[in-house]
Amino acid sequence: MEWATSFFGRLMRSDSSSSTSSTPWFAVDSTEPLLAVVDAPPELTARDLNKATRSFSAARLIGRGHNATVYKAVLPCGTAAAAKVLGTPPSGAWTGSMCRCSRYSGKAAVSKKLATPPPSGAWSASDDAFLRQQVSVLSMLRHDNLVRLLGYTIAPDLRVLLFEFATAGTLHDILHGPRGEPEPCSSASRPAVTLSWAQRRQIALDVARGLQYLHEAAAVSHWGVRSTNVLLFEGLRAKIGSYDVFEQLPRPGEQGGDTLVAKRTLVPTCGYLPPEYLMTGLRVPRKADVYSFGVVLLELLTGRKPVDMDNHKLVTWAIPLVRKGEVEQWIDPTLGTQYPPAGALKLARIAEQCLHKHPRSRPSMGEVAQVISDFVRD
Ligand SMILES: Nc1ncnc2c1ncn2[C@@H]1O[C@H](COP(=O)(O)OP(=O)(O)OP(=O)(O)O)[C@@H](O)[C@H]1O
Repeated sequence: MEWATSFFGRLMRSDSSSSTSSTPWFAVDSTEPLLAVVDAPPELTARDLNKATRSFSAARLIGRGHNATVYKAVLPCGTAAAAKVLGTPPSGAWTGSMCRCSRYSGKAAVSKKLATPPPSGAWSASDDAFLRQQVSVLSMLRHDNLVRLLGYTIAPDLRVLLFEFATAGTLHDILHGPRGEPEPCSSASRPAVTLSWAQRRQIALDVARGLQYLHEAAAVSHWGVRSTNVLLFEGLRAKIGSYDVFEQLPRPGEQGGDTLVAKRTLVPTCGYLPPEYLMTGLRVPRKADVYSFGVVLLELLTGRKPVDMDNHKLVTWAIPLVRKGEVEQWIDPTLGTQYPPAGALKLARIAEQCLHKHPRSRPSMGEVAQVISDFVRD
């Protein structure tokens, strides 16, 4: 617990020292405190969780990520949640194909079953102790634009994190249609909803603020910023999911510096990886997030996937057009004429800066959030 306490101390210190703005950004638009001194989220028994997910039935399967399988859960209080299970899913629950709850109604939560098996495939007592520390850190991360941890289960054969349930799905699904196989480089499919200009701008701001909080208050990077990790709630307000602090934190006994350096290997996410990583393997964690955010911003503006079915990269296609300034050549055609060309160009220029080939030349997420926030208020 000493380790978690020192991490918490780092969080508390970082709020004032790392912000790039003279205005305390965290106090401006969030209804949440910077870091909540919170009641620990409840630990559910495996029995509770089986009940909440109908024994991880195929009908409750929401999707599968690189490290986890996610099921819809309904907590005893009636709240819907997403249960995230890392590692091997419960026996028989995963059939190998993507299933989705077609309609989520009522109060539900999402539970992520995080089994995080070490390379050996088995969980040791110290792995579980580490997971408990991670849960205590996650419970301290509170922001309007981060998906909140609602509970967890750590049982001998079941390790699950329960998160708020995103009632409107993911940004990827709304922009590009539900994911099929293969993922994430699948061919185009029809979007279910057309986002308005105002909604796109607000989503961009929400994601920027969530990342700013992670970088500046929590001193961690996300490492997996992409439209599948932008979760949408009531009113299409966005929160960032899959913020895996886990492998960025020092294990007990390890040296933890002031700046946490991600240890995990970047998963191959087509179209979102920065050039310095692709070309030399260089990792500049927060600036990699800024780059990935730039790609998400281009998705919002163009309605296109980061990599299309012919393997063309969105960045390579869009940036030269943005530089020419001819908005109608790259703006999402589903917007029709319902957007302000000057505003669209301004957002695209922010994306261009985020996508700068030199990591140091990319802005911080604090700067990005500030610019978009000023722009939303205009
Ligand atoms: N809180 C949530 N509410 C609703 N659905 C969710 C939630 N979290 C995840 N999902 C769904 O489950 C799927 C898998 O999520 P998960 O976070 O495990 O992986 P991912 O984001 O797709 O990829 P990665 O593991 O690389 O981050 C998501 O694509 C999304 O459809």
